[in-house]
Amino acid sequence: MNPIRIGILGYGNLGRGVELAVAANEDMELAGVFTRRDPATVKPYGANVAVWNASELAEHTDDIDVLVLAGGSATDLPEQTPAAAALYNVVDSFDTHANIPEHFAAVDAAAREAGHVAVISVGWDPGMFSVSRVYANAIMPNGADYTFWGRGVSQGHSDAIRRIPGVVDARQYTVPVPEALEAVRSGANPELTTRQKHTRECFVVAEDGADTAAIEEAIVTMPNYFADYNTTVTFISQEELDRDHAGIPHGGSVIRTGTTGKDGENTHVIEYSLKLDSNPEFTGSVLAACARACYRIAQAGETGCRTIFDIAPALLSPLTGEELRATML
Ligand SMILES: NC(=O)C1=CN([C@@H]2O[C@H](COP(=O)(O)OP(=O)(O)OC[C@H]3O[C@@H](n4cnc5c(N)ncnc54)[C@H](OP(=O)(O)O)[C@@H]3O)[C@@H](O)[C@H]2O)C=CC1
Ligand SMILES: N[C@@H](C[C@H]1CC(C(=O)O)=NO1)C(=O)O
Repeated sequence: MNPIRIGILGYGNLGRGVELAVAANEDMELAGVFTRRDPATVKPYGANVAVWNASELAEHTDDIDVLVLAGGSATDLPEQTPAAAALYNVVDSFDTHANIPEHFAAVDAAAREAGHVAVISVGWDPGMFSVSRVYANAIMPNGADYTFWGRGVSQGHSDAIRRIPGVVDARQYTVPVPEALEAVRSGANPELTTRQKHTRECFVVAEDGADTAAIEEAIVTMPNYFADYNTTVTFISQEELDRDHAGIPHGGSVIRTGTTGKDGENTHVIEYSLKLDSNPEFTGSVLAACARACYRIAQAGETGCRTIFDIAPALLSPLTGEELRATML
């Protein structure tokens, strides 16, 4: 069978993770990378990978089966994914949670108009954590959900800070509040506000002479990202950031405690956890599996936008139905 030809739009942390994920899947190959920058300045891992300027996006539709968008959710994907869906089957990791319905509608309209398939907001949250919440709620209707992230680097929040005028680079750590985690794991089923569950620590490299007070204010008041959290901002040099914050580890857990029994006397705990050395490489791996599903849905003659909820597990897997059933033995 011919390999699924993958394109990548946007070559940052996630774009690099997608490249590695495609290389790890035998049924895929990387057709090329699009970037808004000068292609000569972008160096993929693969020495022979084609790099094109994003202005050429419409010129490679015969070379690519699925385009994976690896841009930032704060400002790139709301524009890029609908535009790309007019040209390609697409997959993205859009994670501005409050705006997912709006993003879905825009991408769905573009994909249907063009006869393409789009799969949006995949990764781990939104993505694997989202589907684990749906499974847990479907199974345990009487219960309470909790999600804890970190301590680790949120790519979405770090990207959002980097988009602020005057910011050169940034890392945002999400930190679970120990007391909240302890209360949940004790089975107390506490009522917790957003602010009571996590704090956010931002390490920012600012341009020389930048208004750091204005940058800090823009961060801590940023809707959908920081406004609902206790957030600290520390300005450091690029050297310090590169030395002390080089990695992008993360992780977290979705926990649902539910009850069954005539009087709810039996308690059950469902937990789905991730420990990630590399947030972008893990997320890139989810995007690659979803690109396989996207391709198969398109090959079946369907069109329009999907989320992780619409993707049957078998569509994500390279195994045949018979091989999958054999894993149940
Ligand atoms: N759903 C989920 O669970 C997850 C979602 N994500 C999403 O992934 C998004 C992307 O994250 P991440 O890859 O870390 O963001 P980056 O800042 O590394 O990359 C975003 C874009 O910025 C551009 N860029 C990258 N490096 C440079 C540079 N040195 N100079 C100029 N431009 C650059 C690239 O576009 P270009 O090549 O066109 O210049 C790239 O596509 C996040 O915003 C988040 O929303 C991430 C993790 C999990
Ligand atoms: N989308 C997140 C993935 C997880 C991590 C997270 C957070 O730390 O707030 N929320 O969701 C990311 O960009 O890393």
